[in-house]
Amino acid sequence: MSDESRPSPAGAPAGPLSTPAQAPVAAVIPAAGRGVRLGPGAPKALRALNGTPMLIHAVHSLAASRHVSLVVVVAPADGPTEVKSLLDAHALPERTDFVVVPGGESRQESVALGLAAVPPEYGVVLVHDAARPLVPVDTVDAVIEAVRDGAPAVVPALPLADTVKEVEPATEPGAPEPVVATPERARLRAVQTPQGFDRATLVRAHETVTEDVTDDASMVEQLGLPVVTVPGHEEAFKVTRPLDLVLAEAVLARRRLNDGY
Ligand SMILES: Nc1ccn([C@@H]2O[C@H](COP(=O)(O)OP(=O)(O)OP(=O)(O)O)[C@@H](O)[C@H]2O)c(=O)n1
Ligand SMILES: C[C@](O)(CO)[C@H](O)COP(=O)(O)O
Repeated sequence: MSDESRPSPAGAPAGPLSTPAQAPVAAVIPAAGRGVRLGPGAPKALRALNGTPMLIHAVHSLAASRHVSLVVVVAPADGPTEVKSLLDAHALPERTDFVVVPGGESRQESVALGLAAVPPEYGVVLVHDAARPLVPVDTVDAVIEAVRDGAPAVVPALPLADTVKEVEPATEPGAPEPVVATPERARLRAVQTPQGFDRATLVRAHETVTEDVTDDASMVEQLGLPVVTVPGHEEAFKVTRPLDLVLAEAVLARRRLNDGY
């Protein structure tokens, strides 16, 4: 376990548990990206939403689940000390331990580094983007329940609002792109995080799949194992572009009005 952890892991279980239904849950939160699409500024995970870093919102959203007893934060490579200070300043529930490790060049590499810091006692591992700071706890719990019920990989997903076209990508930005197909929209889903896994399956996926992927579940698909969806939530959207910051602030303002969040 990293030096950047609390001295004694409050939530760590004593040893392996026999049934998946009881398996302790760890959350790996990759937060080491730059946020290029968000524009110039601090690393995306450290940008403030309503005065609090996005990463802290994301960590608290996962720790809101009473099933999550360990959070592994994958910090920007030069940022573990700053991230540890932030976590110390924004207390997690007593039941939740945390560890901070430095990230890698890609999301995939960062997740692998976080996963390596999860002790083997944790039979269920969630992977959650720091860039999805507002995921509701009911979504987190639905993913955990499906993994504990025996699914090796679970993704929260939503139907699409737009029609999607497959194109022949242009060689220069902005050039017209020939459309090659229109997949049947009713069969498509936009997938979110947290994605939940049986730990051994996720470890095997990261050991086996070497090509670039955009999410962890697709690595499990490549192993030939089943991946299932549970309903996602519109507030679990990913903060990617500047307009997403406006939306996130608006969601927080509505939560403050509705329930004093
Ligand atoms: N080397 C990387 C790249 C991404 N991430 C994390 O993966 C999540 C999803 O990535 P994305 O939204 O693409 O974040 P960025 O890579 O920061 O964004 P951009 O592509 O615009 O730079 C984010 O929480 C991000 O911090 C990471 O931990 N390590
Ligand atoms: C994992 C993910 O959030 C699922 O939708 C998404 O694929 C991450 O993509 P990004 O380009 O790294 O943000």
